Amino acid sequence: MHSPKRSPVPWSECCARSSLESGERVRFLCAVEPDVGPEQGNIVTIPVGYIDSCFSAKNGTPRQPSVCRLSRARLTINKSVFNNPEHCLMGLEQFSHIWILFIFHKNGHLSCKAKVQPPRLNGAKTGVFSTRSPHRPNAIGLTLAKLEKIEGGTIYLSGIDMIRGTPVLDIKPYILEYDSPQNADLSANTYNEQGGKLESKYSQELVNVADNWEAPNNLQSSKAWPCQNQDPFYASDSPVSKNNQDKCLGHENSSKTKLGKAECIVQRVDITSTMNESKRSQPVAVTDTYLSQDTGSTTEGGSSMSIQHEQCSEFQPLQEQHQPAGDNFTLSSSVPPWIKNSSVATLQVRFTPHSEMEINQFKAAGSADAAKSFRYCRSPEEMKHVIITILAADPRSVYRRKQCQDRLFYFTVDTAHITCWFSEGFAEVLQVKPLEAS
Ligand SMILES: C[S@@+](CC[C@H](N)C(=O)[O-])C[C@H]1O[C@@H](n2cnc3c(N)ncnc32)[C@H](O)[C@@H]1O
Repeated sequence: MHSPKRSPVPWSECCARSSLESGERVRFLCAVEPDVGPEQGNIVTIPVGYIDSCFSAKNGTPRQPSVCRLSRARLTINKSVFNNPEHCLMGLEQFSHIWILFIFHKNGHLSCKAKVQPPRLNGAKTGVFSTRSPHRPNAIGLTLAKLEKIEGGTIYLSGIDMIRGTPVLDIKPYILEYDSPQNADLSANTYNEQGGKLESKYSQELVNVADNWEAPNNLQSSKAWPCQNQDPFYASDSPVSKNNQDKCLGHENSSKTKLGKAECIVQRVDITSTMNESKRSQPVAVTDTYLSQDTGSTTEGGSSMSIQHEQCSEFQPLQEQHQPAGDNFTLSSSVPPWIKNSSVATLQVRFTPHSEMEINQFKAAGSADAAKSFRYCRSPEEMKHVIITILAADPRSVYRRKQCQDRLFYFTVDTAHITCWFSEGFAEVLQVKPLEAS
C-alpha cells in the first residue's frame, strides 16, 4: 500500500526549525522529505570542512576576496568525509587559486528577496541574481581564494571573504582555461572538414553570433569576447584583477617582471579606466597616488563598486610563504601542466558529405517542420561549429577511448541526434538526424 506523498516542507518552515549552523539546513530538509531527491534539487550536504578565518564577524569582512589579498584563512578537511583527508587534496597544490563553495551560515534567516540592495548601489535595488548578495534562495557563496600551501589535510588560503566557522561544501581548482569566457571555444581547436583550422572569417561570424546571444548589453558592440579589462567577471573573480588592486594599493611586487605584454596592457587599461578622465594618461606603475584617492571601481554583482583601499598596515609580502606551482607572487593563475598539455590529443573533425547534407536540411527555429527545426542553433553553420568543438575535444570517457575505440558514438545537440566514429587523431560525423526520427 502506498503511503500518501507528503507535501514538500516550505523553506520558511525549515527555517523555523533548522539552523544554518554547520551546514545543517539541506540535511534537515532531506531528513524531513526522504522521497525528495536530487531531481528536485535536494541533496544531502556534508561540509567538507570549516573555515578558520581572520574574520569572526560579518561586519568588516571583505565583500569580495579581491578587496583584501591579505585576508587569510585555513580550511581543514573533515575527517568524517574522508578517512585520509590529505588524499583528497592530492594534486591541488599545483593550482594557485581555488574556488570555494560555502554556506552563508550566519545569514540569520532564510528569507530571500527577488530584489536586493547591494551596498555599492547605495540604496537602489537590483535582481538578486545580478549580485553577490549573501541573501539568496539557497544561501550558497562562491569565493575564489589564493592557495598558499597545503599541510596534511589543511589548506592555507589568502584573499578570502568568509567568516570563521563557515561550512564549506566544495573545493574546485581555478582553471583560467575553463573558468574565463575569453577562453571560449571560438579561438582554437576547431577544424573544418578537411582537417584545417576554421577560416578566420567563419570564426568571426560565429563570434558575432555568440556576442548577440550571450554578451551582456554593454558589450554587445564588441566583435570578440571582451578582453579582460571589459569583462564583468574579471573585475571581482580574476586573480589578475586582484593583483591590479594590490597595485592600486601600492603593493608593488616582483610580479611586475613576470607580466606578459598582454597582461601589462590589460592592467594599464584596467586601472586607468577606473580613474577620472584627467588621470587616464597615467602610466602603468600605479602606486600610492591612487591609493589614497579611493577612486578605483570594479563591479560587484553588476553594480559599480569602489575598491576599499584600506591601508593594509599588516602587509607582509607573501613571497616568504609557499608559492604553489612556481608562482612567484601571483599576477596570473597557475595550473598543472596536464591542463594545458593534455596527453589526450585534440581531434580533427570531419563530416561525411551525407551528414553535411543532413545538417543543411535543418531549418531555423519556428519553421513549419518542428522536428527539423533548431531550437537553439541559429543556422546549420552554427550547429556544425558546435559539433566540431565538441568532437575536437574528444568527448569519450577514458574507458571508451581505450577499450571500445571502434564503437559508434552517439550524442545530441539541439534537435539533432548525431552518430560518429573515432579513429587515430580524428572523429567523423556519419549521420545527423532530427531527434524524433532517431
Ligand atoms: C557579499 S558576500 C560574497 C561572498 C562570495 N565571494 C560570493 O560572491 O558568493 C561576502 C560577505 O558575506 C558575509 N559573510 C561571509 N561569511 C559569511 C557566512 N558564513 N555567513 C553569512 N555571511 C557571511 C560577509 O559580510 C562578507 O562581507
